[in-house]
Amino acid sequence: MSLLKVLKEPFHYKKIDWRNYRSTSVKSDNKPVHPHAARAGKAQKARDWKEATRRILAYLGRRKPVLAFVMVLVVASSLLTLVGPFLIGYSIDNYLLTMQFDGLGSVLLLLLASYIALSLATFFQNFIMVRVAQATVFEIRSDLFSQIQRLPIGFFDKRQHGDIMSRVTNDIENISATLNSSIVQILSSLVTFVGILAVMLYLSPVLTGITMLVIPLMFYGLRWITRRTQVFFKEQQRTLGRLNGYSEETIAGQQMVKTFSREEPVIEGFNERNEALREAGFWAQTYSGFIPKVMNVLNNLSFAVIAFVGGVFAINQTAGITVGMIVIFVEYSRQFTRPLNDLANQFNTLLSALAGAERVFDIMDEHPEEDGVNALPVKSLEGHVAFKRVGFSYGETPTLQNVSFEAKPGETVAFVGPTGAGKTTIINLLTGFYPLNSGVIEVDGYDITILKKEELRQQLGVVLQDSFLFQGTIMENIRYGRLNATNDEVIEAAKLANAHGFISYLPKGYKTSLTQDGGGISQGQKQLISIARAILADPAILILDEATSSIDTVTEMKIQEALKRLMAGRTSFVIAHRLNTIEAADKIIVLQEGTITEKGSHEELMNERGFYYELQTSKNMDTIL
Ligand SMILES: Nc1ncnc2c1ncn2[C@@H]1O[C@H](COP(=O)(O)OP(=O)(O)OP(=O)(O)O)[C@@H](O)[C@H]1O
Repeated sequence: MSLLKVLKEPFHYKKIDWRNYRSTSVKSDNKPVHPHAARAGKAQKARDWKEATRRILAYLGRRKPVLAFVMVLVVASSLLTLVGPFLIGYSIDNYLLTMQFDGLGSVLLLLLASYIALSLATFFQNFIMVRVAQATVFEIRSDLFSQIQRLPIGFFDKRQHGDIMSRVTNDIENISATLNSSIVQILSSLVTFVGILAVMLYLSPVLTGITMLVIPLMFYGLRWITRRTQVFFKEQQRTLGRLNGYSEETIAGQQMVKTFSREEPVIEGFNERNEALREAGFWAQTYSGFIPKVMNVLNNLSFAVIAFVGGVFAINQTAGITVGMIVIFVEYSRQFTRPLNDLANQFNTLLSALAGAERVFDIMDEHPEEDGVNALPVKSLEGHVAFKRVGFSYGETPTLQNVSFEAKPGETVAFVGPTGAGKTTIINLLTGFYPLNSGVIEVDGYDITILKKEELRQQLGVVLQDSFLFQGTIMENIRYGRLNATNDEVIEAAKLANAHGFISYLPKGYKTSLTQDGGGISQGQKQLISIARAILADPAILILDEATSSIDTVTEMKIQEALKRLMAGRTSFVIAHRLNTIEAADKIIVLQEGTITEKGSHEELMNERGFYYELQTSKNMDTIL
């Protein structure tokens, strides 16, 4: 790309219509919205940001005494910055110009003391504030993570995992950056500004008036800039979340990407999101980068005007203006605009933090999965399960309709049906992941909605065909079934699950580290580990999603044998794909398009000569199930 093109490239964004664009959060399709909607959006945003500020302050407020001390230090250091120029100007007028040096030593000592005190106050205020900020961010991060753990599965269905992660990391980091320095900076700027103004007015209202001339220019300049930056800071956080979501998904699904040779489209998709982030970042940084430049120009302008007008007054000895006073004013005028400059700079960091905070508090405001006030404890279960006229939908269209069946303690129920029929959904409902639209699910005669969810789930063992293994050793992964199990108990469970053999062959045995997706061991071995995990958990009710992937016959036999041991004496629900599992079940439930079309034992269903019979007699049954 030629240099000219590189230089020209970003400027096509100038076409953005700010009247529409600036006052709304940018929509996901990146199109500016209708002006009326924009006004509504602006009001909403202001409210959101006020609310986000209020909530961050509430967190900070938990450390009121320490914060109060920081405030004292901030006020002290801000006032101390006024002392230096004042003493220098005083020395010029009273000692240098009069050539009388008696007492100058004391003034210089005072000057030295004020600078030392200023350094100490600044050091401690920063040190303490960083501690407070880190403690506050620690609490926000913990609260957010705990909240995420309590949210219902439906929440995760709707969002990209990477975007959620971006909120836990990047957005919180932005809040952290602001708390570390911005709050102190903003306060210090305000105090310094007021202090300087007071001293300047006391010394010379005329020179103060001249210094103030630049304020309206600064105000309008800054307003123009910050209006533009705030949109892009928010957009930057949003596009970063999208990019993280995409990266997470494509890195986790690398095998799929490679299998289907989708590297190019994936790279294109990434570049598209990367480009959106670059665009938002470019404009946010460009506009915020204008701030120091504009302030600098205005600073120099006020400096020149003070020197010139003050000089003329001092030479003509009018309005009581002296050379020392001009020195004080020149220095103060620099310090006078510095707080405004700092405020403007911090304002951008603040906006970026508030954009992040809003996204963090959005999650905090989601309804967590909660037990009812009188939820019943679940200590042990017989394993009697009944679905009574259950109706359910994920969205608009019904997924399950009028589903009724019963599993007596110890029985095995096999679900059979075409893909998308609702087999997994039934199992998800049993775990209480989603609320029902109609009907009731009972366990041991109790409606599951009145049982303590966590305790109910502890009684449910789940072995999915794509078992999730965590980063950690095999020992830790099996122990996940029951955290207080001893090593011997873990090994015993592995033996029952037919997993001990292959684990012992691994060079590090039970201490073998697994990667997050269980990389390093085979699909069948992963299943054996998850069976061992379920055996250790010793649940009353089992949920099995039978593997469809082909596993070698020896491992397959081991899995079948381990499952038989695991299922013995427990109520088991199996999403069945293998003929012998289906035949061995006490009850077979045939699902089609969310309704039960047939129900009974293998013999009964074969005699019915319905869909099940057709499936069984069809040669390519595996493709239908
Ligand atoms: N989290 C979800 N959000 C929205 N719709 C979903 C969700 N999970 C499943 N569905 C839809 O619900 C219907 C039933 O899906 P379900 O996974 O229960 O079918 P299944 O019988 O288990 O299929 P398979 O044998 O392919 O696993 C499908 O149409 C599916 O697209």
